[in-house]
Amino acid sequence: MSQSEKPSQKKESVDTGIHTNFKDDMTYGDYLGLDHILSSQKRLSEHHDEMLFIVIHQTSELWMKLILHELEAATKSIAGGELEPAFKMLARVSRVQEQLIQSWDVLSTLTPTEYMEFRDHLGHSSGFQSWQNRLIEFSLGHKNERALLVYQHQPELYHRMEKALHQPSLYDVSIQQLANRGLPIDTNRLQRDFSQDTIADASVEAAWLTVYRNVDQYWDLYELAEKLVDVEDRQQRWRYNHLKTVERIIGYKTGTGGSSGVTYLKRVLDHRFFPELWNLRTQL
Ligand code: HEM
Ligand SMILES: N[C@@H](CC(=O)c1ccccc1NC=O)C(=O)O
Repeated sequence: MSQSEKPSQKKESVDTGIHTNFKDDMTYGDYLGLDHILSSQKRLSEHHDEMLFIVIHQTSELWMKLILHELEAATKSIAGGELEPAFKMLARVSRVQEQLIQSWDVLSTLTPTEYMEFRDHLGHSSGFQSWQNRLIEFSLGHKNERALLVYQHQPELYHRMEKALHQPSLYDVSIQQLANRGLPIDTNRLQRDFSQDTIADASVEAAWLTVYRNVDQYWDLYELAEKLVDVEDRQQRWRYNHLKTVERIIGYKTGTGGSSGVTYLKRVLDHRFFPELWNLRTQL
C-alpha cells in the first residue's frame, strides 16, 4: 500500500461510520477473538487424546456456523425469487460439508481404548444437543418437535429452536418458486404446517420432473434442484461417516445421549431431506 493511500482509506472508514470498532493497533488475535477461542480447549481428563476430541467438535461447530449463515441467506434469496446468488451460497455450503466429512478421517485416529479412557467424563452430554446441527436439519426441512426436548432446561435456546421449527425451510421456499413459475403444486403443500417434517408430495415430484424434462425452459430451477441434491448428498455422507466412525470407536455400546448408538444412527440414514428429488430419478 502506498503512503498516499493510507490516510484516504482511514478517512473513508471514519466518514462512512462502517468501521466503528476500527482500532489502529488491532492485532490478528484481537480481530479473530483468539484469546477466547484458544483458551476453550478444557480437557476433563489427563488423557492426551481428549484434545483431539474437543478440537474436532469445536471446528465442526465453527463450520456449522458458516453453513447456517449461508443457508439462511440462500433461503431468503430464493424466497425473494433471486436464485443466482443462492447458487453461490449453496455451492459454498457443499464445500464446507466436505470439510466436515473429511474431519471423520482425523477422528478415526482415535482408538476404542483411547476413547474409553475419557468417555466417562462426558456424562450424558452428546451430539443430540448440538443445536447448530439441529438448526441445519430444520433449515433443510427435517423438522422434529421432539428434538427440542433436550433444550427444555435452557429457555432461551428452546425459544430460538421453537421459532426455527416454524419457519419455512430452504426446500419450502424452493417449492414455492416452482409454483411461482406456473408449475402446479398442491395447495396443501404450499400452505403446510412448516413445523412438520417434509413428506413426499406427488405434485412436487411432478413439477420437478417437468423441470428435469424441460431444462431449456427451467434452467435456473434445474440448477437449484441439483444444488439441493449436492447439499443432501453431502449431508448423507456426513451421517454415514459419523456412523462408521462411531461403530469403529464404540461398537454397539449405547450412546451417552441415551440412544441405542449405532442402531439409532443407522435408522437416521434412511431419512431424506428432499424426497421428490431422489424419487424422480427413477422416472427419468
Ligand atoms: C468418538 C466420537 C463420537 C462418538 C462415539 C459419537 C457417538 C454418537 C452417538 C452414539 C450418537 C447418538 C446419540 C447418543 O445416544 O449419544 C451421536 C449423535 C450425534 N453426534 Fe456423535 N459421536 C462422535 C463424534 C461426533 C462428532 C465429532 C460430531 C460433530 C459435531 C458429532 C455429532 C453428533 C450429532 C449432531 C448427533 C445427533 C445426530 C442425530 O440425532 O441425527 N458426533 N453421536
Ligand atoms: N455420544 C457419544 C459421546 C459423544 O460423542 C459426545 C459427547 C460430548 C460431546 C460431543 C459428543 N459427540 C457427539 O456425539 C458416546 O456415546 O460416546
